[in-house]
Amino acid sequence: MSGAAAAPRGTSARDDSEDYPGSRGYTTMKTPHQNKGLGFTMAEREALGLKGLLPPATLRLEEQVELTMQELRRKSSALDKYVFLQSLQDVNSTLYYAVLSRHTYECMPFVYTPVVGEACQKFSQIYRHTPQGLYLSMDDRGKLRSILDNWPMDDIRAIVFTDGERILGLGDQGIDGMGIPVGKLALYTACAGVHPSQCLPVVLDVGTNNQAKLDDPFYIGHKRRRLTGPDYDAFIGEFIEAAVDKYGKSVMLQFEDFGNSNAFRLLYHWQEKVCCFNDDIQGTAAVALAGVLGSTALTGTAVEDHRFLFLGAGEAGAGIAELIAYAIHVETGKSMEECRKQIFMLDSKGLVCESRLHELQHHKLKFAHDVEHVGDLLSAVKTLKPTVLIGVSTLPKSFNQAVIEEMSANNKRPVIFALSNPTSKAECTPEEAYTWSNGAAVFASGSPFEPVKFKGKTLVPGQGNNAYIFPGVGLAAVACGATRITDLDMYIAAKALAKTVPQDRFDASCVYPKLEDIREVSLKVATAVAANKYATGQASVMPEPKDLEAHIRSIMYEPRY
Ligand SMILES: NC(=O)C1=CN([C@@H]2O[C@H](COP(=O)(O)OP(=O)(O)OC[C@H]3O[C@@H](n4cnc5c(N)ncnc54)[C@H](OP(=O)(O)O)[C@@H]3O)[C@@H](O)[C@H]2O)C=CC1
Ligand SMILES: CC(=O)C(=O)O
Ligand SMILES: [Mg+2]
Repeated sequence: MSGAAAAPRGTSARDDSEDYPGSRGYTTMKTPHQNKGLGFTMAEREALGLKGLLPPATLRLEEQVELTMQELRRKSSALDKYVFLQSLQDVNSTLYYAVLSRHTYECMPFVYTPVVGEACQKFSQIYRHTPQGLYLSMDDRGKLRSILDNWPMDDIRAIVFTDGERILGLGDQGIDGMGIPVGKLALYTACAGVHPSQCLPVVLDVGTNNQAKLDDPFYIGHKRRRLTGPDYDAFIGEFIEAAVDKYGKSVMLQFEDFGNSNAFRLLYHWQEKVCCFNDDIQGTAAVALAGVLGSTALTGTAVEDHRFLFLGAGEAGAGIAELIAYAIHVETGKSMEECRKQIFMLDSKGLVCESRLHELQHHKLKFAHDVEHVGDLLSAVKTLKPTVLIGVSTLPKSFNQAVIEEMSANNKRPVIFALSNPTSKAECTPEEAYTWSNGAAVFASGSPFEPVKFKGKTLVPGQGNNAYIFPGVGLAAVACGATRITDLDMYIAAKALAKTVPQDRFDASCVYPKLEDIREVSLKVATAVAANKYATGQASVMPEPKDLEAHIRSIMYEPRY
């Protein structure tokens, strides 16, 4: 593996041998970061005491990648492919990341959405008896700091953590939500080159209100209802403080898939104190804004001239809406309050509006305008005449033919983003959006869909997923030792992402770059965000590199032997 010897935080590539000094023989082969399987050269086999532990053949990493892909393709079910890839990560992590980064488009659905959703639903059944991250239980209150010492790596710089309450659009999965931090951090490495040994997935087991899990004899988490109130906040606080104490003030903490009754409060409390962000609120906001900015190339309409309607007013909806309002504010100089007036939302009770102020959750209040209440999406599209329709509702098929036809009647190129995950929750498919808009829709989805042939043209649905944002933001944080992640960073990340879309993607009606280019895209996002961290005095790695992009590129992990 490439890399320099021990280096100051964030300044240089790493050497894996730092993590397992002196390992030899059987232990080397049982250590995922060191195992190369048939990739060990004869000289290494002699030197490391591996003779006899391997058959005589040797394979280059590229050959192993090819064989792995062949085996992956032979697996018949999506969940089998997920388990196969996770098992590979457990035995040879270099090969795992080589496979993921060389075949991102093909492999990502089996590591991330949609299949990670099914994997979380069945996590207790497919649990593989190897540590993939930390399981921190409410029973461990008071001891979390010492439990962090049980993780074998000390130089952790990125933590993704969940309490499992809102896993994709699949609801409360309790401890089984662990699949999400594991999958997200795999993308930190595969999509942005954050070193795998610097990433730590964490699930906070605060119980579950999912009755099926509570009744399941094989559920691997605590069988009790969720911790709430001050005890819950104290537990989350103890974890965050323990992480900062052990790993330092620039360890980056990503909140993931918390329920919205906790997510906003925790974010507002912690974002002023530590280096953290909530991916569902902020990362999603950035990817959606990037899509809207990109769509201008197809619609000719600038962000400030759009009228937005959201189906879903939760974390994702409120986060996207607020960042779009900020973008309009920057473009026009209008007050945020003015900018929010062109953004409307529906929740499960219909249009968010002034007449409902008494019952609305805090995060919806700013978007409760003085308009008449309507109860359903089609009526809202008819009366409000949006130019952009964004689905973050978990309500499958809600963008039905009548809704999309109405959008198309009002707009030459309606922008339609069906962002709910996993695939089963998508508000519509690209095929439906293209068919019902006669090929005019500028479409993106949260989970991946194949390109669609429509009237002789190949239309490519972009994957409007925060996976275009969080790996780059994480890389920036690691590279510059960020002490805070702010909404401005997300705006900057969105602008940087929007600039990476090549013309051939626009020609296919797509507003996101190719997943195959994600490492370069993440590098651009990371460079823009890190530059902002230096500009705002929120970087701790000094001095600031003269050529920031070249520096960040130089620290990106490349899976190789
Ligand atoms: N593409 C991406 O990158 C991302 C996608 N997502 C996806 O977005 C979806 C929502 O996530 P998130 O915002 O965090 O979840 P939340 O639970 O915070 O919000 C869900 C929202 O949908 C509304 N809703 C639920 N049912 C209906 C209905 N029948 N009609 C109208 N609105 C409804 C809820 O209404 P109410 O407020 O009344 O309960 C709520 O406002 C999930 O599927 C998630 O996977 C999330 C993050 C990133
Ligand atoms: C993508 C993501 O973060 C979600 O669906 O929750
Ligand atoms: Mg999420």
